[in-house]
Amino acid sequence: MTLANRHIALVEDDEIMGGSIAQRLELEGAHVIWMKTKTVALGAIRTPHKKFDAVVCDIKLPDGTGEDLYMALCDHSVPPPFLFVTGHGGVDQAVRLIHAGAADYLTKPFNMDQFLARLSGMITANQSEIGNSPFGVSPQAIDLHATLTRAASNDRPVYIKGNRGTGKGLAARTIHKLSNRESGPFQSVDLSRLTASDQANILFDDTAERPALTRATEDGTLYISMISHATDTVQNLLQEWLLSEPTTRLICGFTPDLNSSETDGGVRLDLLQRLRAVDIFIPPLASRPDDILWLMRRFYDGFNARREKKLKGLSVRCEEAAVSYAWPGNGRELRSKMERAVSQAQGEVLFPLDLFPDAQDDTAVPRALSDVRDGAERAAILAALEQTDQHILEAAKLLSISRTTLWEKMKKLGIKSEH
Ligand SMILES: Nc1ncnc2c1ncn2[C@@H]1O[C@H](COP(=O)(O)OP(=O)(O)OP(=O)(O)O)[C@@H](O)[C@H]1O
Repeated sequence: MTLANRHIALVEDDEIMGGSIAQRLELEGAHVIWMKTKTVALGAIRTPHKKFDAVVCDIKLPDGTGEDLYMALCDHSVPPPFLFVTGHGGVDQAVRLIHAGAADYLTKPFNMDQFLARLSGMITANQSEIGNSPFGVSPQAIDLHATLTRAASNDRPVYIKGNRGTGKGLAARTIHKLSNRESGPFQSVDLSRLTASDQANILFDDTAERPALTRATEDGTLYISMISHATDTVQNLLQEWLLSEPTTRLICGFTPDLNSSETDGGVRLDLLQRLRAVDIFIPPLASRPDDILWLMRRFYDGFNARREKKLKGLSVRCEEAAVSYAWPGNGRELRSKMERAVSQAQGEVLFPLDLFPDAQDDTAVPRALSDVRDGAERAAILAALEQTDQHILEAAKLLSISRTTLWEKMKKLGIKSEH
């Protein structure tokens, strides 16, 4: 892969070193933004004009270290891959960063060809990771996948928060699959479906017929969804179990109750702190329109393959309707609506009514805000006209607008005065 047209951030305070790296990258066709301090780099990488494909960073900077820079970026998002360049004194720090998922490092002085090969290899690896996100193609989905990949590289408890159907279970399975526990067991349990005594029994009590889930998942992963439903007893047992440093990797899913002000349900603070060693949030599907379309096409392909008489595609109107719908049930709702739509569609392509059959009465398919506003205004004007026996001045007073404004609105909305 070449570096042509790649956007590279270079963070290096040494004029000679920085100059030669920048010059060589530009010769390769890359666009380089050269920064000499941590503070300037932090702002530029956090809110870039165009997303950086990679960051080449010195470990020692005049106002801090490359590690500080990388860690500060991690607090808010998944940074682009970093290639650290360091003198011998910085090797320990660089190795520590690579364990944290930072990417790669080279010690100075280095051979320029080796530097270019490492940099382009790192960018390619990052791109293929991007292509593999099971959550979609939006920047949020790509960040999420990078976060899951990073979580898979250690054994700390993971806490996944997201509204119902956003794919917390899918995220837990992805972490398991990407980790070195892949060949070990993966088990999930939904606490909201269990009675208080079953919760404790299933998680902690071995019987002759069945080992407790905490034991059955040794060297593997245990995913507990709906953790906010854990009883006090189970919370105590979980706390004790975690203190015993089990070989099971624990992942918990939390679904906020949209009708409650409690942010983390009933989980005790000390346990919560332990469970949230790695904190992951899955944004709602409606905030990721690119992923709505991407998922829709994936489900379409899958369900269409099951049809005897294949459909010829998705209509643009159907895609538009999907993007403007709120998807309160997120990916789960999209999946079930697509399954029904594709299996029952009568036409050659999928139309909005296949996806939203309840929209016959014009309520389920969301409309543009301007249409909603026009409809409401129309209804209010017609009511005022009726109430005032079609008297424009009286109707305008009722609506608290001037006569001219009412005339203009009536003209725009196609309402004819009966006088
Ligand atoms: N990005 C996605 N790709 C594929 N399937 C998805 C995706 N998001 C959600 N789904 C589908 O939605 C359903 C729900 O997913 P999952 O159980 O992982 O969600 P959840 O967030 O754990 O849900 P809940 O909180 O309601 O238990 C699954 O059938 C899954 O196939």
